[in-house]
Amino acid sequence: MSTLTSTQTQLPQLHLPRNPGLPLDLDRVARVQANTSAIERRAATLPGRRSVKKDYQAAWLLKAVTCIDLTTLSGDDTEGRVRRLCAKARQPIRADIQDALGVSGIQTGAVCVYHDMIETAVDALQGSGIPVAAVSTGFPAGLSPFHLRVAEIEESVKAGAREIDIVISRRHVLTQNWQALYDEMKAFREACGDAHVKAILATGELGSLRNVARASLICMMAGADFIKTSTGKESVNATLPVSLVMIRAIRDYFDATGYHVGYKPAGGISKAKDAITYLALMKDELGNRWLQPDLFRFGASSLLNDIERQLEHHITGAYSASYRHPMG
Ligand SMILES: O=C[C@H](O)COP(=O)(O)O
Repeated sequence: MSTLTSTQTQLPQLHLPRNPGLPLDLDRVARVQANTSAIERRAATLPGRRSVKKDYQAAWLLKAVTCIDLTTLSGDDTEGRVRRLCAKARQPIRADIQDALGVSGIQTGAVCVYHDMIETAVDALQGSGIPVAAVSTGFPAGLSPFHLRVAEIEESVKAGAREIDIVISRRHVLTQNWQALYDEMKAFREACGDAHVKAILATGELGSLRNVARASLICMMAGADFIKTSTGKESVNATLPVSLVMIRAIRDYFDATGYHVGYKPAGGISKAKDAITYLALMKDELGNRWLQPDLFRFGASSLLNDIERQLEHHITGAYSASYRHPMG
């Protein structure tokens, strides 16, 4: 087990230069296509492709934990709930389970909250090194006045968020107004300063996989550090076909520029086996470097619960009731 965990969960995380973006190239955008039926056929084969068992499965699940943006985005969030979530982010897997697996110091990738909860989360995570991510720009619809969306980013950075999850204007994609999408994303990136920016495409509202591919490229050209599928509030959130399209857009961008852009599937990912499918997809399409939390995150509010149950089952042979794992 210790060999597995050292290779699977603790690969060296070398500092990568940020994606600076590129000038908008509309010809290149127009050349981007997506073969929907081929993508859907390939995505349908993904869940069964890798069957990892026993120690290997536990190692993949620990890796998944380190890549979770542990999230609470509810209208009834309280400081108490955010503090409990942060305690869970510091120690996502019970100490006795970590001991039995021969690992220590496992933490989640980040904690993701609304603006008003940033200061509480920063305080609760002090000393842990875990960054606070804030959803921004009028999340989830992104339809508030532009200057307020930019100001919201600036306020969140001032409050201590080190990562900003912005939402794009879906209408710019639906009307093929690529210049407007590029300008908006570039302004958001500038407002973030040193904080990393994740561009939420809200793929369930973009109409086609071709639009997803084109919006992914535009956001990367405008300097996105990550591209993210969904807010978790659309009726369709992260899916495997959409992930395939976005991951391949990241690969094409890397091949063309040498810059690494991260990927964050979000919304509705709540099962340990789905987490393994996503990790395997990243490994197959982008390689091991994209299995590190600086390039891959799950946006998830309840995935950790199932992973902890599966790890407990791995150790004890029995499943605990999910109410024993109330946060995450
Ligand atoms: O970005 C994170 C999502 O809002 C979380 O969605 P979820 O509650 O379906 O896991």
